Amino acid sequence: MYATAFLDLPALTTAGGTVQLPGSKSISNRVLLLAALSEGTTTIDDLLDSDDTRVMLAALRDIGCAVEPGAQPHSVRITGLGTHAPRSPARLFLGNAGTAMRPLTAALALLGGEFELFGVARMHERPIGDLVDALRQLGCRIDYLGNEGYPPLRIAHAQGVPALALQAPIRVRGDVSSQFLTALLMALPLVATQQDVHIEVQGELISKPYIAITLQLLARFGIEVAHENWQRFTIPAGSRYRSPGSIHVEADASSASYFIALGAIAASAEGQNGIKIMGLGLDSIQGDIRFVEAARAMGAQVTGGPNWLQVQRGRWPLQALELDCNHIPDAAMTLAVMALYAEGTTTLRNIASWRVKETDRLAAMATELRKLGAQVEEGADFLRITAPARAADWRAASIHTYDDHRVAMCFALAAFNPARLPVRIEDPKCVAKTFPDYFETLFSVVQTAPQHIPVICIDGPTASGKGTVAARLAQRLGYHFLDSGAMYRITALAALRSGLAIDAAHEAQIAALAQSLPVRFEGERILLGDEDVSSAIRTEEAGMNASRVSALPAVRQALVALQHGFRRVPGLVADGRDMGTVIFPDARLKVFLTASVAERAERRHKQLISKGFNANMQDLRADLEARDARDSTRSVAPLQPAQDALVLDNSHLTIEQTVEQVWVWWQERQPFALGAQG
Ligand SMILES: Nc1ncnc2c1ncn2[C@@H]1O[C@H](COP(=O)(O)OP(=O)(O)O)[C@@H](O)[C@H]1O
Ligand SMILES: Nc1ccn([C@H]2C[C@H](O)[C@@H](COP(=O)(O)OP(=O)(O)O)O2)c(=O)n1
Repeated sequence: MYATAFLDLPALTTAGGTVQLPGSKSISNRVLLLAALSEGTTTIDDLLDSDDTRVMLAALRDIGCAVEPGAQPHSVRITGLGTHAPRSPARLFLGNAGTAMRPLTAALALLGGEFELFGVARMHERPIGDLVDALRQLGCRIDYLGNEGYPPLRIAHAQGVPALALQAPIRVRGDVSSQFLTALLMALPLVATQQDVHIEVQGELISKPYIAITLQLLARFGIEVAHENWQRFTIPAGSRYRSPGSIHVEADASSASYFIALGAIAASAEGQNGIKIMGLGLDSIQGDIRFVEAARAMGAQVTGGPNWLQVQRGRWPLQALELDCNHIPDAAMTLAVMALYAEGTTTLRNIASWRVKETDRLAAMATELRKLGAQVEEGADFLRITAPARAADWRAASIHTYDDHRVAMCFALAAFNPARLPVRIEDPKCVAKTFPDYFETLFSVVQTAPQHIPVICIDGPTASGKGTVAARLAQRLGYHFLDSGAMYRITALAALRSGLAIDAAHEAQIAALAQSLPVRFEGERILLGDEDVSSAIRTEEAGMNASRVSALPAVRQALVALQHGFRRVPGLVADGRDMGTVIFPDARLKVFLTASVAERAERRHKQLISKGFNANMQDLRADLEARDARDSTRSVAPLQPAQDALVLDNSHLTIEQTVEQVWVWWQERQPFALGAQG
């Protein structure tokens, strides 16, 4: 997951490969609750691991269910309450998960006990009044602890559940959120023991496919609900939840929409047939699978089997669409971004429910699409989008994401813009709600020309702080990090271990060794073959040997391809001696970092002592000057600032001040409108 303040996506050109998607959020949280209400233990496979499922799991533990990890990585075992009462009193934090807040409110109200349900600030702005009204009709005592009609709320059944009015049909509004109906459908079987219980929907039911999922999953847990035209539902007398033993969660169809769109928008990478999506097929029970029809109408070529989909670009540019999106409210946001690549004007209708989701999605989408250069008309319940007329009309935008995972995910697709502009996604970690590794997954199947991938070079003499500053910048930007000095250090180590003296006589042999170094970088660890050499290469002696080996031209040449290989999406920060002069001459920012000899000797001394090495200031200073002299005077790629480098003497700066200066220089070079936070 990218926990950076923002993530800059470089312009992307092609895509191809296979993605495995995380489990569906809607199915995961429904199955968790149903398992918790059942008699017996349920093993749930391929459960989504995200913010919303985590709050649900924590709540289930709090009310007394046993939750254990299953045998597989994404599997969990839940032992349900069965006939036991939930543990109470309890205060349940439900984050911003509507799929936890609504059904838990209904189920706990009917189970008895005293509960407070609360969430993040946005959750307290998301309506729940219609559900509470329906439960109060039944006789439940539920109090609002903040604003009337919104969480947080208290279920005040410490003395047990009051007598319930189950004879008359329970009325609930269906035109604000289908989650209210889902909540009642999952809770009422708990009390439909002696008699049939009826629910009547008031107003047109939105998001019917989500109700269809609820009904299918109820059936898996032993409850057969009948309905008349989605307006009247009957839960039969004698209902009792029974665990199916084990159940598998399909991949999330809404998450799939980004990769279906990707296949439709991006030219296929060479040798690939577009994007293959594993974990769900055309026969999925999730309503958002019908996004496929909409994507096809815009031009996507989609085929599929029982557990996979394959998507390729078909018609190009895409074709504008006019669609009632009531059946695919979440995935329809992806259509809004596809409209940026379509000829004509796309109209998405019947999307008023967007206004009460994680944010007011209608307003958010309109604002952010306009930033990119699209013409957008925002209606009370529709959005009309016309793509930028020419490539030159696109704008480099910093996309605000409103703590809404779907805004972040769909706008990443704007990186395929024909103007080859980067796209900034603010607060990328908001994707954790449903798809924590979204950007990693996206990056695993997209490609672009190297010149689009930004590189920051930090060159300079030893102990100037290059490595420290480069690593911190890389972390702050979510970029890859290349410690090129490590390549020379490892080469020197490998040469000496092979019995090769580091001199011109062995240049060809050492170069051959360097070309096929079995080196791997795993986070902080550097592996040579199977051996962790992270410490062995950090001694002063290893530094001096590296300096010697780096003076051999054939060795330098042999390491070029390895270093170029680090230039990967989304970007790179590289530190060394010749990053800006030789390896990445087209880098957008080159910094030459330096400090006085006295200061650098002091830093190295402290660094070595703190690592438990012996160090003598006089010797260190002499070594440092010798190394500077060798690195600066060698025939190939000597240590010197690139012509276009910015020189930064940080003798009197702290690490933080140094990082800040480079950060400011980098932000000044970005095309995004001012005002983005870093
Ligand atoms: N601006 C600075 N002020 C003080 N100490 C610094 C500064 N920059 C780096 N250091 C410290 O100096 C030591 C050497 O830094 P390092 O990043 O290893 O340098 P290089 O990669 O240039 O050899 C580290 O212990 C680091 O914490
Ligand atoms: N891009 C690079 C990086 C390092 N080298 C050489 C020269 C240096 O003295 C050694 C060791 O580099 P390294 O950056 O690890 O050393 P310091 O951390 O600056 O002490 O490798 C190089 O020639 N070109």
